[in-house]
Amino acid sequence: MSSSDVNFSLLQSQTNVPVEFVWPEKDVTPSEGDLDLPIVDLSGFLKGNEAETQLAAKAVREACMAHGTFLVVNHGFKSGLAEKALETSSLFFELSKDEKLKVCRIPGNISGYTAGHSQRFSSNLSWNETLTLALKKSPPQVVEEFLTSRLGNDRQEIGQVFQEFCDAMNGLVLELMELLGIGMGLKDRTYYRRFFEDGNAIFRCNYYPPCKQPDKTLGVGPHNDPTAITVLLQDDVVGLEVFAGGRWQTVRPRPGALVVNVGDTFMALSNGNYKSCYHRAVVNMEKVRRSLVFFSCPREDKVIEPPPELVEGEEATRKYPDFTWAQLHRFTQSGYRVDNTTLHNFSSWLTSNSDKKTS
Ligand SMILES: C=C1C[C@]23C[C@H]1CC[C@H]2[C@]1(C)CCC[C@@](C)(C(=O)O)[C@H]1[C@@H]3C(=O)O
Ligand SMILES: O=C(O)CCC(=O)C(=O)O
Ligand SMILES: [Fe+2]
Repeated sequence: MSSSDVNFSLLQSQTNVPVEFVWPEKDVTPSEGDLDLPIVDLSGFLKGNEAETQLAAKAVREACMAHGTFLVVNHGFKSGLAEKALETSSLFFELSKDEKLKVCRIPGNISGYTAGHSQRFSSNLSWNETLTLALKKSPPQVVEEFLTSRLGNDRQEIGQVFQEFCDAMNGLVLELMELLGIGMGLKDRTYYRRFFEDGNAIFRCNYYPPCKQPDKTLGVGPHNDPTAITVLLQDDVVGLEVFAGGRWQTVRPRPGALVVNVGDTFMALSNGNYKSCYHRAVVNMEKVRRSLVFFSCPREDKVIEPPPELVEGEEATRKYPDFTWAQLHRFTQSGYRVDNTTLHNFSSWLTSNSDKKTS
């Protein structure tokens, strides 16, 4: 099935969803309450107040060592930008199918529009439409250029708003990298910030239509993001869930807050000290849900290895082999579907193929 075959305008009114969208029982066990997350106020840290920086870093450390998720507020985004970006995502996904297909993801590429991931998978399809954009350091306006070149100048506001949103996210990621380094107690608190100064990113808009059988389907299946850290803006509809304390728990939407997740690549960079967040997105019968997700990635050829101080002392050992983001990303895009054992399976695959050129 291609993205043009999946039409959620029809699917969302079907009492019995197609079997391709039905997930195994184990993946759809209901959430058991709300996850109590630290709400990290970044204002003091961003102003250079050391006492508030240490408070923020301590809260980040505790959350990342437990389940890899925390909320940030007073993150410095221009007033109204987050709301405008969510509205713009609705503007895009409510375009006609023909217009959205002008941006359709070409197999083998990252950027583009998809529906249900039907062009990649034949079962456990996602109950969502997505718009994904690969951000490289150049050209600097890559988001706006990609969208406007395909949608036309009369839709240029879509590219402009998402470009501004991604630029703000890029800046926030570097601040968060410094805070993560402080939380880790690194001698050089800028280690991670400097590691990602020349990094890239993937921006994804998720649009989750209502579903008549939300107990059988999933907006996004259970997974750890393979990337470094993820900053996620969700709208006011409940849907994001994190597996913590041995059960699925709801990350309740909070106005003004962004969700920050540790991903596999950062777990490796922390030598396993910070946990990659195991999460999923559920859907509901009544409302569309939207999320805008910014995945930070290192420059593709940089070797992912933790700071030496995290691998010292007789107990300390490397938890994961050296690898590059290019290798891990290719692994997730060529047959292996991201889940919560991606890094483990990738490490085994890399080690057993170490004699072959895998870069
Ligand atoms: C490198 C990536 C692969 C995915 C997009 C980015 C970071 C998150 C990954 C993903 C969202 C995790 C869940 C499964 C997935 C297939 C999806 O539902 O989109 C993943 C993305 C992908 O493989 O395109
Ligand atoms: O929509 C959400 O809340 C989660 C989406 C997600 O995990 C992803 O896109 O990787
Ligand atoms: Fe995710």
